[in-house]
Parts: sequence; structure tokens; C-alpha cells
Amino acid sequence: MKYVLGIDLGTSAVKVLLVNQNGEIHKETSKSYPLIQEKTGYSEQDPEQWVIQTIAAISELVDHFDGDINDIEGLSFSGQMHGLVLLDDEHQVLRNAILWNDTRTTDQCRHIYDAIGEKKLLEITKNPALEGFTLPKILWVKENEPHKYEQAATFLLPKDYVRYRFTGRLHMECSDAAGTLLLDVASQSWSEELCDIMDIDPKICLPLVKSHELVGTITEELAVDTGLTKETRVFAGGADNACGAIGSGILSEGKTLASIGTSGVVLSYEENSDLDFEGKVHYFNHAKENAYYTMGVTLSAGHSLSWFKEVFAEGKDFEELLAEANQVPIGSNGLLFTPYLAGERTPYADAVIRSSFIGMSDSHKLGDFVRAVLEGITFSLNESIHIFRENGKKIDTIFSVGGGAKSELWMQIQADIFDADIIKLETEQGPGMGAAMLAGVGCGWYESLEACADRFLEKNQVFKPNKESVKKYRRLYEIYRKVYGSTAALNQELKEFRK
Ligand SMILES: Nc1ncnc2c1ncn2[C@@H]1O[C@H](COP(=O)(O)OP(=O)(O)O)[C@@H](O)[C@H]1O
Ligand SMILES: O=C(CO)[C@@H](O)[C@H](O)COP(=O)(O)O
Repeated sequence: MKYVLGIDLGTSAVKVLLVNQNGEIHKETSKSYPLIQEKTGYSEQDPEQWVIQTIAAISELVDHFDGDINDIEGLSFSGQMHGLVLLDDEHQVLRNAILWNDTRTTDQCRHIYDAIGEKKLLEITKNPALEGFTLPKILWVKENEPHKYEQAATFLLPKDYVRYRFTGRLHMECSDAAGTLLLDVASQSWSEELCDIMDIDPKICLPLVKSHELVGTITEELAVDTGLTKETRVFAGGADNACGAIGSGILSEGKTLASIGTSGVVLSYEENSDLDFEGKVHYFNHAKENAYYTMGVTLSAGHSLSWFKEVFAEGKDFEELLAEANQVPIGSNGLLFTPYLAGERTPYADAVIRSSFIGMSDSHKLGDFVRAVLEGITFSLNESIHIFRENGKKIDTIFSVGGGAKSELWMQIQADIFDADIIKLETEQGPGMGAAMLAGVGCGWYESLEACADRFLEKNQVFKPNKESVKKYRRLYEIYRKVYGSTAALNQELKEFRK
């Protein structure tokens, strides 16, 4: 039996799947790394930690592998999007990576609009200027750390950096490059016009490769560190949401994905690059060739639950917390939560907004708060579904992945709030499975991603919406939607008191 590795470089941890030719997960490992949050709105990670923990996860997996190591034929990557990794001309990292959920770049976004105009930006990149994207981060470094910017020879996205360390080869890959705001999404090439207008040397943009492309084999050093053979083939991989889509079989029109990882995402497959959502949702290249997807993003989805657990329920694990929430009725006994811990993207592109608990009373217990957090995150994702439905998309079935899909309670809450069937696959690790599928197709096991998906992906469970619960949640959702408007101005005033 032959195997591949699917490596998902998430925000909370790197997760590695060892998958065989039938799509069965033979082994999996995970290693976490911290977020560095110097100030409110800042979010960074040390790229060296990604490399160290990826090597540690693979070598642990290899140590426990009882087969022939030569049978692990290839690997590929899925990665958290948008994060800026700057390298000097000797390929040394110049500063911590500035991540997708870092919102320090509001001024730079304004500058982009002033320089290009919203219409032109949408024409080229298909997306608005949002704080999380990479171009505003490059401009922030240029303005605030000019000495670092002057030394920068190139930039990379998180998984492209780890792949570079595995192979010694520098590339960027299209599905991730789409999230930089420097790519002409329709032609899948860097926009020289944008570089020119933003006064960025186009030489810092690396050659682009496709997700399934073979970029090389692992270096001798990495083979020693991981225990893999140096013949192990490395395929480019994709943005985590594009890989999550592949790993859930979102490979044709009409299919929808909900992912609850650190962020939350609702994603819809698009055949064409010429639809117009007026920038209300993100519009990126898929990791399947010549395909696209649209997507709404909740910045702090799983992150809100992890934050709550760390601050208010230290020592409890997720299962215990969710069991308490399961004792609480729909609506959390009148408690509502908005998941704006680090600002928001869809539908409110607002870096200043912060979270609220509305309706707290002295009768509320821990379980009420946990349920309110789960419901608030899911209401936020429902706002993206709302946009898709308003634009004529029929959404009656949704594939759900990410850490949040480990919980049956949360899957049922999704079914009831989204009013759609929620499908759980054999693994909740869609992005890692998508990366493994790119490697499997790259190794020639299957002639297409679709053929691979037919063999690899199996439904495990379907969560159906309950009519009574759907009705209750509709009423609550209307109340939830009023919270943003009622708290936006208050948060502007509170801004000066933040760290
Ligand atoms: N047992 C669980 N039940 C529900 N949610 C969980 C559970 N375990 C983890 N999570 C959620 O999943 C999130 C991590 O999901 P993951 O997909 O691994 O994220 P990332 O890819 O961003 O690192 C955590 O922030 C947490 O909120
Ligand atoms: O910024 C986005 C998408 O635009 C995020 O979805 C990141 O790609 C991080 O993903 P997770 O770590 O939450 O999977």
C-alpha cells in the first residue's frame, strides 16, 4: 500500500494526515504553536515554529509507522491564508509573520483605495481592501519598519514558506496568491499594474505554481529530521479554505462548505471568474485548476470558543464545555454573543468592532455562556449564507469541517440556524485531506481530483434541521443582527482605552 501526507498548517496547530491509496487515514498527528498578540488587533507567529512543529509532527508519525518508509510517496500542504512572511536576499526571515487575523492595517487599506479606487481594485483582484489581506501588511511594514522593508527581497505565505524549507525552492501558489490582493484573479498572474500603482517592486513576487504541481523532493536535511526518504515528492498545495473545499468534495457548482477552525468560513464553488458580488464576499482561485470560490469569513469562530475556554474555564476540555452547553435550551436563556473579538470581515468589514454578551443575568451559568458563544459564532456564519441566498444561491446541503465539526451539538446548531442538511464526513480535517488528495493526484494515483474524491470521501452522518428549532433561531437571528449596529459606535469610543 502507498501513502501520502496531507499537512495542514492551521492557525492553532499543524495537523498531519497519513493517508493511503483508498483515502483511509492511517495515522494523524498535531502540534500547536502560539499566537503572538502584542496589542489589540495584532496577531503574529514565528515562522520557525511552523517549521519546527511540522517536522516534529511528521517525525512522530514516521516513528509510529509500521510500514516501509519508501511507500510514503509524496506530500502536500494546506495553509492559513494571507500571512506575510518577509525574506531577505539570503532567504532569512526578517520579522514575525503578520497573520490573516491581524487588523492593524486600516490606514493602509484606505491608502490602497485612494491610490487605485475601489472599482479598479475589484476589477483586478475581485476583492476589496481588507485588513487581513497581504498587500496592506506589506505597505504597513514599508511605512512602519522601513529598515526591514529595504532588506526584503521577497515575500511568502505561511505554507509556501514551510514548503520552501522542505525543498529549498521558492514559489508562491495561485489559490493562496489570490488572497494577497496583488493577483489578477481571472488571469492567475501577478498584477504589474497594481504593483506599479502601489510602488511595490514586482520582483518581490515569486514565480507562481499550480496547487497540484510537483515542486521538488525534500532536502537531505529535512529527510534526516523527519525520517522520510529524500525521494519524497512535494506538491505545491493550496490555501486552507481551497484545500478544505477539495477535502469535502466541493468540486462543482452548487456545493457549499462551512468550516469552523480558528476562523469560520462559508464557501461556495464557482465555475467562472466573472460574477459580481460587489466585494461583499471574497472571490478567490480554487486549488482545482481553473475554478474559483466565493466565501464569507468570520474572523474569530473557533477562536471565540478557545478564548472563552482559556479565560473562563481553564482546566476544562472542549468536550466538558460542550456537554454543559448541551443542557441549555436554544437561545441560551436569553443570552446573545457576537464573535467580534478581533474585529470582523463578513458582512461588516470593521477592524474596530469588538464582542458583546447581551442579556446577561445572575441566573446564567457557564453552560449558558458556552451555548451563547456557539450560537453567536453560527449566527455570524449565517450572515454569509444570507448573502449567498440573497444572490440567488440555493443552499440546502452544507459540508461541515474544522475543529468545530468534532461536536455533534454544534453540527445540530448549524443545521438549525442554517436551515440546511449538515454533512459530516469521515474526518473533520478537510484541509489536510484536501492536501493529501493533491499529493495523491500528483503521484498519479487518480486522474483527477473528482475521481480521487469519489474514492476518498465518505459521508459519516447527516444532521437535519428541526422545524421548531429553525423557527426559534430565525427569531433570535433577527435580534442578533441588531447587535452590530447597536454596538459599533460604542466600540469606536472605547478604542482609545484599548491596549
Ligand atoms: N471537541 C471540540 N468540539 C468543538 N469544537 C472544538 C473541539 N475541539 C476543538 N474545537 C474548536 O476547533 C478550533 C480549532 O479548529 P482547527 O480546524 O484545528 O483550527 P485551525 O485550522 O485554525 O488551527 C478551536 O479553536 C476550537 O474552538
Ligand atoms: O483569512 C482566512 C480566509 O480568508 C482564514 O480562513 C485563514 O485562512 C485561517 O484559517 P483557519 O486557521 O481558521 O483554518
